[in-house]
Amino acid sequence: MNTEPKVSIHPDAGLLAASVAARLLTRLVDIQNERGTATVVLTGGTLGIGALRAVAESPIRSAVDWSAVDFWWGDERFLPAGNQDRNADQARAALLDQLGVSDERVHEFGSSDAFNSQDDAAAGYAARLQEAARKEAALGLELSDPRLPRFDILLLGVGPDAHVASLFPEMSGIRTKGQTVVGVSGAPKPPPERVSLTLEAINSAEEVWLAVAGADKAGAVGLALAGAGPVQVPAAGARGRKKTLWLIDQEAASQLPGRLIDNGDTDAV
Ligand SMILES: O=C1O[C@H](COP(=O)(O)O)[C@@H](O)[C@H](O)[C@H]1O
Repeated sequence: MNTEPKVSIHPDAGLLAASVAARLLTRLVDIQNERGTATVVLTGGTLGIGALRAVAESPIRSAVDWSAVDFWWGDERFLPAGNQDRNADQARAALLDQLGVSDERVHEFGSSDAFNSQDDAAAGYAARLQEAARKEAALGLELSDPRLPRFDILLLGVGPDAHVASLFPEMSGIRTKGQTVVGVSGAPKPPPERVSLTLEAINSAEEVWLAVAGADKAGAVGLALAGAGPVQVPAAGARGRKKTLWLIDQEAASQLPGRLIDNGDTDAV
């Protein structure tokens, strides 16, 4: 059963990034206390990478046992390894390289020099996810989707057009059924070739956190939280099984539907 969104509003983008980092660290500690390891699905984008920088700078970052965290990605730009526009390369520079995490736990999408096409890279990632799920099931972990490992926290940014991961309005991966990963071509935001979890895969996560800042995102946030359809407004369709948390700044909150502000589902930090 997927959850109704909760909204938490922050004064500005800098405080929002710090808050996402603090929440992430706290949740990872709690999850590791419960089950020993934790899995986080990372996002690219301004706030997604800003939050990782804030984790790197946090004095409480050593409270997490980073050797027992698995990192996956919600999407990737289909570019050669080492390209600074790749979400994984940005995440490594912002945080992962400082943690000394073993490569076995860092599950990047395949790059364009390793795969012939974004569709091949998507198939490769789906196989990797399936293999991780098989191992977790063998250890007795209950999975919400047998094709996917347990995603404890899945982070998403939101574009001004309401895209999440690389699921753009009216494009592949939103309605797709029976596939966990899709290759994307013709994306309106460069680069046009990308790889993305499908909405179905995103929604297998226990908790989905959407982190969004800026006035240019206010329309997308407003529509998503007003209950727009996911085909036109992909962010509207992202839901965690146990929690859906919108972490936004004042500017991004400027077109929130009044009913959300009045009904106690919104907190101002
Ligand atoms: O290209 C992408 O864009 C979105 C949003 O990025 P932002 O800079 O507008 O915040 C991001 O969530 C996604 O991972 C990325 O590939």
